[in-house]
Amino acid sequence: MLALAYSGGRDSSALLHATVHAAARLNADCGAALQVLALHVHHGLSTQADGWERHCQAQCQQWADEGLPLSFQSRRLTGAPARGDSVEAWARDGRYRALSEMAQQAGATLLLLAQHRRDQAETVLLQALRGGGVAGLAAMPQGQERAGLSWQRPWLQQPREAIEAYLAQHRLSHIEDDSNADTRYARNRLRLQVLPALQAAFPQAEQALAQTAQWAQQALALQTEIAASDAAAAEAAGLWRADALDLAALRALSPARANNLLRHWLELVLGQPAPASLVQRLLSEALRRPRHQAAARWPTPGPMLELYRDVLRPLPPPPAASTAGALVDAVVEAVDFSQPGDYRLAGWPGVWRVRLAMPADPGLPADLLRRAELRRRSGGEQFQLQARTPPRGLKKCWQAAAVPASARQAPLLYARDALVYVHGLGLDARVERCAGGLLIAWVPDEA
Ligand SMILES: Nc1ncnc2c1ncn2[C@@H]1O[C@H](COP(=O)(O)OP(=O)(O)OP(=O)(O)O)[C@@H](O)[C@H]1O
Repeated sequence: MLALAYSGGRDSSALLHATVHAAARLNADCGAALQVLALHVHHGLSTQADGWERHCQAQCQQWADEGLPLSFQSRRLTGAPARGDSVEAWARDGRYRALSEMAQQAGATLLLLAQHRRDQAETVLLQALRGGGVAGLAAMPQGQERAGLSWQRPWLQQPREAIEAYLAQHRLSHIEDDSNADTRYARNRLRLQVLPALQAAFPQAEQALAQTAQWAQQALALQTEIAASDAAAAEAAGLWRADALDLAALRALSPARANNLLRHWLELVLGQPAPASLVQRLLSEALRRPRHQAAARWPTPGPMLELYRDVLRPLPPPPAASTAGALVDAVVEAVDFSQPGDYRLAGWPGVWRVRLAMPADPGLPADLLRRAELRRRSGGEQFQLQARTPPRGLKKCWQAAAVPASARQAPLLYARDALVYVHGLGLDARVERCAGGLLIAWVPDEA
């Protein structure tokens, strides 16, 4: 059984036609019994999605009736992207999960996807425009093993024109997704507004960008090999464990290798690639921190990291928070303060008070507080007390405002990686505000 991801669009329609005919030829010529299973995912996002699903099913039925070895299955995604999340990323994750489950349930070990060279060129450019690193520029692999399933993109080196010609030659029908014209999506903007100009000025652009992806894939493989070998050496020296990294392992390496090894360890700890800002902070703050200094902590998308005596460790999640009628994330340091209320979080001796400002008064945008973070002071923070004064070290600001030492233990509130609020000082002058937004304050428990 061979599975194929079939959206009903031009590329997967062409690939399905080519695959099912190749399977029929193999069955006839070699006595094989190869079956193709077309898998469709209904994202539930477009009003047209029911029609697309019906089109895919009808097309497969027609080809099966003609005697081709083909069957069809579809699945509807449930839920919806959370507010503020990327619709594209939500749809992609759900689609890959659904495809993987359907293929495995059917006993398929091979799953074909129909991306081609222009898709690859777009991905490279999008990654470059986001400032992506080698892993981003490596774009889509031709093939990849995931959870017992081989995902393959047989047409990744094919130009789109070849697929157009195939469709025309076989007079294949396909659906048009109207969202492909929606330039709110970055990929569509690139495809509709940028690539035509780029191709006109540099006719080899698509090929060259796809070639860049291949170079980046090689560089990525090298990075991974070097990280594995450096990790093995560090482990042999007692400096590396899955739950502890002695920074001596990094100090022994060149800056580029130290960066590579740290990212490797963080990916194991976080279960996902580490944000570049975290890697940079750790390299500039943790590596420079004298061994005898008190412990320091860094928030991450996963567990909090703590550095103590030159050893970096992920901290276990804090115990479940006691709440005062407010929503609390299990990871205490990542919080949603976008709704008015009182928030008491485990491990912090006080309450966060969030209130609505009067309609004409300035407050913080709810969006800003939706993904706030609480951090302990780690040193080196800058704070701006007033507009038109330069930011200064937090300690200097506390001294200037005569904030007592006891008040300096309060958590620091961050959003979008910037310091927003400090107990005793209030809001940083640079923070965005809007009329009728939210007011926030830390109210410490009485001693
Ligand atoms: N709804 C879907 N159901 C099943 N597979 C899909 C779906 N959407 C995309 N795919 C698979 O992922 C590949 C890349 O997705 P992309 O969004 O670029 O495709 P598309 O423009 O919707 O359709 P096509 O690539 O067929 O023209 C598709 O070629 C197809 O193999």
